[in-house]
Amino acid sequence: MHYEEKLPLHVLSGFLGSGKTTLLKSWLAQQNLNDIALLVNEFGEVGIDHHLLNEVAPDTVLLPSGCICCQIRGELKTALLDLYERRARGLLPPFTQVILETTGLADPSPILSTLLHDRQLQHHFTQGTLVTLVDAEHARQQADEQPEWIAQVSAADKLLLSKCDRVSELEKCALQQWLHNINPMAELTDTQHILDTPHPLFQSEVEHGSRDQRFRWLGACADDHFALKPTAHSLSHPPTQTCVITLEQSLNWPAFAIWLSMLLHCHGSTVLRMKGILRISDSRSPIVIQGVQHTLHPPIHLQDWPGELESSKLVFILRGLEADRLQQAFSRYMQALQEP
Ligand SMILES: Nc1nc2c(ncn2[C@@H]2O[C@H](COP(=O)(O)OP(=O)(O)OP(=O)(O)O)[C@@H](O)[C@H]2O)c(=O)[nH]1
Repeated sequence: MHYEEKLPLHVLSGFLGSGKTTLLKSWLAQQNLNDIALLVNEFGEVGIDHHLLNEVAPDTVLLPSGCICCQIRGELKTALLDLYERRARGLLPPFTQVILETTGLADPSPILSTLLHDRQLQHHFTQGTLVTLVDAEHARQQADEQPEWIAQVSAADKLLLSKCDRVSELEKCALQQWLHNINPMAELTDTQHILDTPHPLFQSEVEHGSRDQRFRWLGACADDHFALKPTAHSLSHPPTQTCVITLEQSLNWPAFAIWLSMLLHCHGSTVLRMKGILRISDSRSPIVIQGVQHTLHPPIHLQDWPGELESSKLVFILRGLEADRLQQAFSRYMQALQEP
């Protein structure tokens, strides 16, 4: 590729915990990494995903914390121009495409409009594929409760169902039909299929006119399906809080797992997402834990502490539960553990 050619910017979207980082990690492991630059935007103040992705893509750029669709669009522009310049100066491999993993609360439409309407960006980048992951286990609930979900699904060029192993074949088929009704223009497949076949995840050329057609179609009939009408402008996010807990001491994993399971069992509808990297008793290496609403996923053992992190960190993204209340509940639990 000549340096004057525009680079496609692909966007990987999907609600909190839908499996974006998991898919990227497996998919990147199969790719020629010199070809790809990766930008990651996380919602909480502590980025954990980029540590996980660094194993497969060491040049991953972590954007500043904040929602990319409404707070840090300027930072996205700076990061993209910086990537382009470092590539041109030979400081980065001559990648030919950029992938942006958005936060699970981002509305992708304003991100694309940033790209399409900015003169400097227009000069170097072009619109790639917008892929949205849909968590098969939580899709219906998220569609009912989270306005970002419909914005992400309706803007997609490609919809990927994740976590199909957690629903029946019948449910999967019904979900596919339902998603097709919501966004009939999007190609529909599942994450396993992407990993099992040489099928490209992102295409450089989005089918001509497809996005315009889709927005027209959505304008006409989205109201029939949902109370929220997706628009090409930023939606207002319902109040969302992040609770970050940092701990120097090791945790007793079985006891902590019980507390966490109880928390998600009782408050899973308000704890949209939980991620953590923990120092646990009897182990030198940390574990990564992940929760999505009521579901606590199996912990992953890392070989070593990634990057500059050394102490345990837990990040909760909350909607309808005060961060202070959660912090207090955690302190009470820690106190109870220390009492004889
Ligand atoms: N059973 C199952 N679990 C999955 C699948 N995909 C992802 N997960 C799990 O779901 C949890 C969340 O996955 P992530 O890849 O971190 O999700 P994400 O979309 O990057 O999350 P955010 O960055 O918070 O929005 C992790 O514990 C994954 O192991 C899947 O296909 N099946």
